[in-house]
Amino acid sequence: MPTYGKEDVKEVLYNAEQLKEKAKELARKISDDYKGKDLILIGILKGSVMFMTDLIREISIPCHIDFMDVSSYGNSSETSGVVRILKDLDFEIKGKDVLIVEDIIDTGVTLKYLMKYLSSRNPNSLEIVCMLNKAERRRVDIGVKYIGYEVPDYFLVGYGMDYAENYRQFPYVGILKEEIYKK
Ligand SMILES: O=P(O)(O)OC[C@H]1O[C@H](OP(=O)(O)OP(=O)(O)O)[C@H](O)[C@@H]1O
Ligand code: HPA
Ligand SMILES: [Mg+2]
Repeated sequence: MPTYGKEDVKEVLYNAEQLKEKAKELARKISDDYKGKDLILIGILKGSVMFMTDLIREISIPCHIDFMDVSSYGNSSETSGVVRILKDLDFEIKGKDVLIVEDIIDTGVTLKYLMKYLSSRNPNSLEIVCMLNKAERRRVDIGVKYIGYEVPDYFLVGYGMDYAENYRQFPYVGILKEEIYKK
Protein backbone atom coordinates (compact mmCIF):
# COMPACT_ATOMS: atom_id res chain seq x y z
CA MET A 1 0.00 0.00 0.00
CA PRO A 2 1.36 3.46 -0.84
CA THR A 3 2.02 5.84 2.04
CA TYR A 4 2.26 8.85 -0.29
CA GLY A 5 5.37 9.70 1.72
CA LYS A 6 9.10 9.25 1.11
CA GLU A 7 8.79 5.51 1.87
CA ASP A 8 7.31 5.12 -1.63
CA VAL A 9 10.56 6.32 -3.19
CA LYS A 10 13.14 3.63 -4.09
CA GLU A 11 16.05 5.98 -4.65
CA VAL A 12 16.78 9.70 -4.77
CA LEU A 13 18.27 10.60 -8.17
CA TYR A 14 18.88 14.32 -7.62
CA ASN A 15 18.68 16.15 -4.32
CA ALA A 16 17.38 19.69 -3.79
CA GLU A 17 20.85 21.20 -3.91
CA GLN A 18 21.75 19.54 -7.23
CA LEU A 19 18.47 20.73 -8.76
CA LYS A 20 18.96 24.32 -7.56
CA GLU A 21 22.51 24.34 -8.86
CA LYS A 22 21.41 23.04 -12.27
CA ALA A 23 18.57 25.60 -12.46
CA LYS A 24 21.13 28.33 -11.75
CA GLU A 25 23.45 27.07 -14.50
CA LEU A 26 20.59 26.96 -17.03
CA ALA A 27 19.40 30.44 -15.99
CA ARG A 28 22.89 31.82 -16.59
CA LYS A 29 22.97 30.41 -20.13
CA ILE A 30 19.45 31.71 -20.86
CA SER A 31 20.31 35.18 -19.52
CA ASP A 32 23.32 35.31 -21.88
CA ASP A 33 21.49 33.95 -24.92
CA TYR A 34 18.39 36.15 -24.60
CA LYS A 35 20.06 39.47 -23.81
CA GLY A 36 18.19 42.26 -25.67
CA LYS A 37 15.35 39.90 -26.65
CA ASP A 38 11.69 39.94 -25.66
CA LEU A 39 11.77 36.83 -23.49
CA ILE A 40 8.66 35.13 -22.16
CA LEU A 41 8.89 31.91 -20.16
CA ILE A 42 5.89 29.60 -20.37
CA GLY A 43 5.55 27.09 -17.56
CA ILE A 44 3.56 23.96 -18.32
CA LEU A 45 1.39 23.19 -15.31
CA LYS A 46 1.45 21.51 -13.04
CA GLY A 47 4.75 19.65 -13.26
CA SER A 48 6.91 22.68 -14.04
CA VAL A 49 6.08 24.73 -10.93
CA MET A 50 9.23 24.05 -8.89
CA PHE A 51 11.59 24.29 -11.83
CA MET A 52 9.94 27.51 -13.01
CA THR A 53 10.36 29.20 -9.62
CA ASP A 54 13.98 28.03 -9.28
CA LEU A 55 14.78 29.16 -12.81
CA ILE A 56 13.23 32.66 -12.85
CA ARG A 57 14.86 33.61 -9.55
CA GLU A 58 18.23 33.21 -11.28
CA ILE A 59 17.43 34.91 -14.59
CA SER A 60 19.20 38.26 -14.66
CA ILE A 61 17.55 39.87 -17.72
CA PRO A 62 14.03 41.29 -18.03
CA CYS A 63 11.42 38.64 -18.79
CA HIS A 64 7.73 37.87 -18.52
CA ILE A 65 6.12 34.64 -17.38
CA ASP A 66 2.90 32.88 -18.29
CA PHE A 67 1.45 29.41 -17.77
CA MET A 68 -0.48 26.81 -19.70
CA ASP A 69 -2.15 23.86 -18.06
CA VAL A 70 -2.03 20.72 -20.17
CA SER A 71 -2.31 17.11 -19.17
CA SER A 72 -1.91 13.78 -20.90
CA TYR A 73 -1.01 11.36 -18.10
CA GLY A 74 -4.15 11.65 -15.97
CA ASN A 75 -3.81 9.20 -13.08
CA SER A 76 -1.54 6.82 -14.99
CA SER A 77 2.20 6.24 -15.39
CA GLU A 78 1.71 6.00 -19.19
CA THR A 79 0.69 8.88 -21.45
CA SER A 80 -2.80 8.69 -22.92
CA GLY A 81 -1.33 10.17 -26.10
CA VAL A 82 -4.06 12.82 -26.05
CA VAL A 83 -3.00 16.26 -24.84
CA ARG A 84 -5.79 18.27 -23.22
CA ILE A 85 -5.47 22.04 -22.80
CA LEU A 86 -6.99 22.97 -19.44
CA LYS A 87 -5.72 26.57 -19.42
CA ASP A 88 -4.38 28.62 -22.31
CA LEU A 89 -1.96 31.58 -22.18
CA ASP A 90 -3.02 34.95 -20.75
CA PHE A 91 -0.71 36.90 -23.08
CA GLU A 92 -0.14 37.17 -26.82
CA ILE A 93 3.19 35.71 -27.94
CA LYS A 94 3.32 37.12 -31.47
CA GLY A 95 6.84 38.46 -32.11
CA LYS A 96 8.11 37.33 -28.69
CA ASP A 97 10.97 35.02 -27.81
CA VAL A 98 9.20 32.12 -26.17
CA LEU A 99 10.87 29.57 -23.94
CA ILE A 100 8.73 26.64 -22.79
CA VAL A 101 9.63 25.45 -19.28
CA GLU A 102 9.13 21.74 -18.53
CA ASP A 103 10.01 19.52 -15.59
CA ILE A 104 10.46 16.41 -17.72
CA ILE A 105 10.33 15.32 -21.35
CA ASP A 106 9.44 11.68 -21.71
CA THR A 107 7.71 10.45 -24.90
CA GLY A 108 7.75 14.02 -26.26
CA VAL A 109 4.03 13.85 -27.09
CA THR A 110 3.11 16.88 -24.90
CA LEU A 111 5.79 19.12 -26.36
CA LYS A 112 5.28 18.06 -29.95
CA TYR A 113 1.67 19.12 -29.60
CA LEU A 114 2.53 22.37 -27.80
CA MET A 115 5.24 23.41 -30.25
CA LYS A 116 2.79 23.13 -33.13
CA TYR A 117 0.05 24.89 -31.19
CA LEU A 118 2.25 27.80 -30.10
CA SER A 119 4.15 28.23 -33.35
CA SER A 120 0.85 28.98 -35.10
CA ARG A 121 0.74 32.21 -33.03
CA ASN A 122 3.90 33.47 -34.76
CA PRO A 123 6.42 34.00 -31.96
CA ASN A 124 9.82 35.38 -33.02
CA SER A 125 11.42 32.23 -31.60
CA LEU A 126 10.18 29.13 -29.79
CA GLU A 127 12.50 26.92 -27.71
CA ILE A 128 12.36 24.48 -24.81
CA VAL A 129 14.14 24.22 -21.47
CA CYS A 130 13.65 21.11 -19.33
CA MET A 131 15.20 19.97 -16.08
CA LEU A 132 14.99 16.26 -16.93
CA ASN A 133 15.19 14.44 -20.26
CA LYS A 134 14.17 10.79 -20.49
CA ALA A 135 15.46 10.33 -24.06
CA GLU A 136 15.13 6.52 -24.05
CA ARG A 137 11.37 6.80 -24.11
CA ARG A 138 11.05 9.33 -26.93
CA ARG A 139 8.27 8.55 -29.44
CA VAL A 140 8.40 11.77 -31.45
CA ASP A 141 11.27 13.96 -32.49
CA ILE A 142 11.63 17.39 -30.81
CA GLY A 143 14.58 19.75 -30.50
CA VAL A 144 15.34 20.77 -26.92
CA LYS A 145 17.63 23.79 -26.50
CA TYR A 146 18.44 23.47 -22.78
CA ILE A 147 18.55 20.21 -20.79
CA GLY A 148 19.33 19.93 -17.07
CA TYR A 149 19.91 16.22 -16.50
CA GLU A 150 19.54 13.11 -18.68
CA VAL A 151 17.56 10.49 -16.74
CA PRO A 152 17.08 6.73 -17.12
CA ASP A 153 13.76 5.09 -17.89
CA TYR A 154 12.12 4.97 -14.44
CA PHE A 155 8.92 6.62 -13.31
CA LEU A 156 10.05 9.67 -11.35
CA VAL A 157 8.30 11.79 -8.74
CA GLY A 158 9.00 14.95 -6.77
CA TYR A 159 10.23 18.41 -7.80
CA GLY A 160 6.75 19.01 -9.25
CA MET A 161 6.29 15.55 -10.77
CA ASP A 162 3.43 13.34 -9.65
CA TYR A 163 1.91 9.93 -9.76
CA ALA A 164 -1.89 10.34 -9.55
CA GLU A 165 -1.30 13.87 -8.18
CA ASN A 166 0.83 12.66 -5.26
CA TYR A 167 4.47 13.38 -4.35
CA ARG A 168 4.76 16.71 -6.20
CA GLN A 169 5.96 18.53 -3.07
CA PHE A 170 9.15 16.49 -2.55
CA PRO A 171 12.16 18.83 -3.03
CA TYR A 172 14.15 16.02 -4.72
CA VAL A 173 13.66 13.80 -7.78
CA GLY A 174 13.10 10.18 -6.78
CA ILE A 175 12.39 6.85 -8.46
CA LEU A 176 8.92 5.65 -7.49
CA LYS A 177 8.78 2.04 -6.27
CA GLU A 178 7.27 -0.15 -8.99
CA GLU A 179 4.70 -1.76 -6.69
CA ILE A 180 3.04 1.64 -6.28
CA TYR A 181 2.07 1.97 -9.95
CA LYS A 182 2.28 -1.60 -11.33
CA LYS A 183 -0.71 -3.47 -10.01
O1 LIG B 1 6.91 13.80 -22.91
P1 LIG B 1 5.60 13.33 -22.37
O2 LIG B 1 5.47 11.81 -22.43
O3 LIG B 1 4.42 13.99 -23.03
O4 LIG B 1 5.55 13.63 -20.81
C1 LIG B 1 5.94 14.85 -20.25
C2 LIG B 1 4.78 15.60 -19.67
O5 LIG B 1 4.10 14.79 -18.69
C3 LIG B 1 4.01 15.47 -17.46
O6 LIG B 1 2.83 16.21 -17.39
P2 LIG B 1 1.39 15.56 -17.12
O7 LIG B 1 0.69 15.39 -18.42
O8 LIG B 1 1.52 14.35 -16.25
O9 LIG B 1 0.67 16.73 -16.31
P3 LIG B 1 1.18 17.40 -14.94
O10 LIG B 1 2.32 18.30 -15.31
O11 LIG B 1 0.00 18.17 -14.45
O12 LIG B 1 1.60 16.29 -14.02
C4 LIG B 1 5.22 16.41 -17.48
O13 LIG B 1 5.04 17.51 -16.61
C5 LIG B 1 5.29 16.83 -18.92
O14 LIG B 1 4.45 17.92 -19.21
O1 HPA C 1 8.62 9.92 -14.95
C1 HPA C 1 7.63 10.70 -14.88
N1 HPA C 1 7.10 11.05 -13.68
C2 HPA C 1 6.04 11.90 -13.57
N2 HPA C 1 5.42 12.42 -14.61
C3 HPA C 1 5.88 12.10 -15.83
N3 HPA C 1 5.43 12.48 -17.04
C4 HPA C 1 6.22 11.92 -17.95
N4 HPA C 1 7.16 11.13 -17.35
C5 HPA C 1 6.97 11.25 -16.02
MG1 LIG D 1 1.71 14.23 -14.30
